[in-house]
Amino acid sequence: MKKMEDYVRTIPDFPEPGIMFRDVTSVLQDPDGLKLAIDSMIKLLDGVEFDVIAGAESRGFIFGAPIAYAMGKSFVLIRKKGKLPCETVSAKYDLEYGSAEIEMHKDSVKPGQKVVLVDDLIATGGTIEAAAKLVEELGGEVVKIIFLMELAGLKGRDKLAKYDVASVITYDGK
Ligand SMILES: O=P(O)(O)OC[C@H]1O[C@H](OP(=O)(O)OP(=O)(O)O)[C@H](O)[C@@H]1O
Ligand SMILES: Nc1ncnc2[nH]cnc12
Repeated sequence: MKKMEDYVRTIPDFPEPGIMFRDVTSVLQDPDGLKLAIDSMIKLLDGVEFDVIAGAESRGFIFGAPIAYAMGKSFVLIRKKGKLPCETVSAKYDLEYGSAEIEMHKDSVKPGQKVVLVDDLIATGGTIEAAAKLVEELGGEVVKIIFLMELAGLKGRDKLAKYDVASVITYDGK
């Protein structure tokens, strides 16, 4: 039987020299890969009590929404700047290649709600740290952060020391 890491294709030097790009399309293109990814991420939430899943655009949407559906929870969007139509809160951050700004609708998380953050991958941790700050600005509590893949060599977890973080696959390097 194939393991989760067998479904991930690695492309060296994309989108810039020196980056090892961990491509999630090869997981999604295979029905068994997709199922294993979603089921494995759901297992990371065993015993976690929460109200809402929040996913980071765009790859966090792919995994976050089916997990929310399967677990009977709601799903809220953390989008790149300028995409959400109603009132938003926003945060700027740096990532492995470049910088960006993300937003959430002000009404997407209610004060006191327990939130699980979902993304496909943690590299520097900039995206998910910014996402956690937005959830907290709205009064939510980040009870768990889950990823399909973690690039441990980039030390993203150092930014998330105060959170409960888990990933399905860990790459030692970047
Ligand atoms: O830990 P970090 O250094 O912040 O990097 C990880 C983030 O980078 C990728 O998204 P990207 O911003 O490339 O957008 P995409 O999902 O739309 O491809 C990935 O899906 C994570 O969200
Ligand atoms: N090395 C990497 N592979 C895939 N997605 C990424 N997002 C940030 N760094 C990445």
